[in-house]
Amino acid sequence: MTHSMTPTMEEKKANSLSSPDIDTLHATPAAVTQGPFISEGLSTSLPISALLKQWEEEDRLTPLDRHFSLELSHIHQEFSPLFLLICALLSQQLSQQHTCLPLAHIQLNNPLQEKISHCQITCSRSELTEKLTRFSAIACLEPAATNKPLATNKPLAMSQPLAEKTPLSLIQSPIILDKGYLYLQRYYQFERQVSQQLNRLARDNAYSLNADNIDDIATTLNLLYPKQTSDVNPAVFDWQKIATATALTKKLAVITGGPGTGKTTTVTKLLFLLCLQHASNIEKTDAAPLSIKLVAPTGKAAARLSESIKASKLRLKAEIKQWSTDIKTINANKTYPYSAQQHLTALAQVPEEGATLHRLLGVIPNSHKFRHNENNPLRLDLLVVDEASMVDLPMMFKLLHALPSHARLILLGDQDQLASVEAGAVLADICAGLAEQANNQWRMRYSPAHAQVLSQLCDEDLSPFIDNTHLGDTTTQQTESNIGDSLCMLMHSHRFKGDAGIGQLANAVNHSNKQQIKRVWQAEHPELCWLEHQVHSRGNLGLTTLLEQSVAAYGRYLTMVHNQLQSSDTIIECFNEYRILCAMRSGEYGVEGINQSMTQALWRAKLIQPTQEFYAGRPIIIQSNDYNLGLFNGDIGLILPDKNRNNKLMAHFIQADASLLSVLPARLPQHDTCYAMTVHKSQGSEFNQVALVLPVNPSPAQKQLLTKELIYTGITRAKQHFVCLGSEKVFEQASLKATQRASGLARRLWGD
Ligand SMILES: Nc1ncnc2c1ncn2[C@@H]1O[C@H](COP(=O)(O)OP(=O)(O)OP(=O)(O)O)[C@@H](O)[C@H]1O
Repeated sequence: MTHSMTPTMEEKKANSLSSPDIDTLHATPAAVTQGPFISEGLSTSLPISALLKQWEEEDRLTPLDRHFSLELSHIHQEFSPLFLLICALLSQQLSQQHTCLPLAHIQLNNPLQEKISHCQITCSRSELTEKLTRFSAIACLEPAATNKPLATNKPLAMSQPLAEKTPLSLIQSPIILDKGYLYLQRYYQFERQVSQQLNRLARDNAYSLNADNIDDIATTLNLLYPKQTSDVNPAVFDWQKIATATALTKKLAVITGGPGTGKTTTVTKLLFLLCLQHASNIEKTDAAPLSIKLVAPTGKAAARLSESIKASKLRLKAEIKQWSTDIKTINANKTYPYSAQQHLTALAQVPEEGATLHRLLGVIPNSHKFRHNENNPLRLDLLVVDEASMVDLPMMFKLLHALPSHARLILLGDQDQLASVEAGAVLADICAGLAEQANNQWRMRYSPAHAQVLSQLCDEDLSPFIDNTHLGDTTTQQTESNIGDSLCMLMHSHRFKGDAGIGQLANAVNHSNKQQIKRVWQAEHPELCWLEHQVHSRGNLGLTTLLEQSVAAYGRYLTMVHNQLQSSDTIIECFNEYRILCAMRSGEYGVEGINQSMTQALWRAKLIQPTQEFYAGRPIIIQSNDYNLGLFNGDIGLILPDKNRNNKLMAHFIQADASLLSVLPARLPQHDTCYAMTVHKSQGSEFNQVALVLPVNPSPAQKQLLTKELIYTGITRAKQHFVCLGSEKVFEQASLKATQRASGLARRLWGD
């Protein structure tokens, strides 16, 4: 079995489209097609092949899950119904963006959670583990305590348990069982290697502190973070300062926090500090200038990162200009090595242009591989990745492998947002070892050495946060992992004033605090508006109000379209001030239904003329990547008359570098109308005003998707005003439901 049998979900989907139906491909043995079946720790009321088909028809499995199970069983000539069931369950986990299947999560009595179970696993979990290890297609990794030394370098016979430290190249089974977690080999590799790389980066120091430089750095940090402007209460720690010191000294820094907590401000100050330090090194050693790259998962997020860094640099420039008196005072006691001009030069060296992760790694058309990888590493010294919560496990693997060994990595993001669209929840897993305490405070877990460095640099006593209990992945490394040293949690939002409704509501939802959610809505904050679904025979009053509000909001950019006085950039900016976000794709209250209702409402208001597919003012969202055109899934543009082409209608997009791209509508890749978009697709974007639409009577499948992360992400897309069309019950139920993504990454980073 080669790696190609353990494709990523993208590859699996692509393959499934071209493959004929599995039933017609193979002659299937009786064990699979005959039943009822009672043996080998499994009892089924129908043959397993019939059950897989039934579960597919009931939408419990995807066609891909069933194909995968049957295909694997044929390739490995393993026709045990238990094997087929387990393969289908594992594939189902991946379809639902989990990276593995913890055996503890399998409901033995009713594995597919039917109303009446047609299938029961009749053995205990430990017996199940033992049975699984007997299948030739499943490699079992022994716990560390009973490791046997590897006798040979040859590929291993699969009946023999593998030692926990077995090199990945020797594991050839398509499925791996590791400490009760079942993986497809590809995902096992992703997870193990991502954890190894993160643990390595977290362990490595990026900067050697000595008696000469420690004082100067501490002084510059004091200038950057003067005591009087520290977080609200001067008695609490200035976590932005601590984050800057962490990112300066460690190769990995993970700076997380909600909107407006100062992630960009902090990283700008760090980059300034690094450029300042590096400039003095260049003078001494003739070293090359630092190569720093800023990236984000989507074009929109990359553009926002550029804007935020530019704004942050302007603010810092103003602050630096105020430092002259402070520097004179400092120099009265000792020699501070940097002049005001050196500060300004260093700030000017901080890069501003963001790019997408895809562009950085170098897309190869029609391939899932990138130009940059471990054999062709990126040429950079420091990489900042914004919106890291959107980065899935396979992408993080590719990114970490393309990073040169000397480079630093800074991940910025909000761990409470929706997890990535593809498998994994990497940012949440990295943060999983910290426990939140009262008042939004986090209990940091520093190694003694790092706590001492931070205390010295920040002039704070951080010894209360020393914690030696986390060990991380012991499979390949000799020393402890200190992932806790690399974590920086920013807790105080500077954007929403402490009492602002949007911030309070986001916070209450994030903490699933039912009473607080009620209190915030009852307080009638001017920046919050609740619209209750009021469904009558003649329609839904709540929806009517939302459409009226939306016609007024979108009317602003559509009037500009008609007047033809403003540039395309200005019109797109105006369009981006307001957005309707839907929890669901389909249905009357999903993206499809709301886009239809909006199109009709705008037509009735004579703001658009949708008589043909592409009409002036139609907003579109791209649904698939087109590397030749430079358009990517999630890019949003407007159909507008192009003055340079005799007012011909063209699709206009603002790209990550703020330039305008215009494309013939006929050449557009797959796309949809975008008056409304899903909350998922809105990640990485912010709008002055947001309207969130929840379904009236969600189906059980829809309820699964209605989570607190989805509501939190929807609320936090709004900067000034947030409207919610929904019912109290649905809002509350969703706010109480937290997403769980099965993954072994947190365990590998933090230990069991
Ligand atoms: N320590 C601070 N004191 C006062 N204001 C601050 C502080 N840190 C940041 N701000 C202000 O808060 C606002 C948001 O900061 P910033 O853009 O750095 O946050 P962010 O976490 O990157 O936000 P987002 O999640 O939207 O990207 C900015 O106006 C910034 O000037």
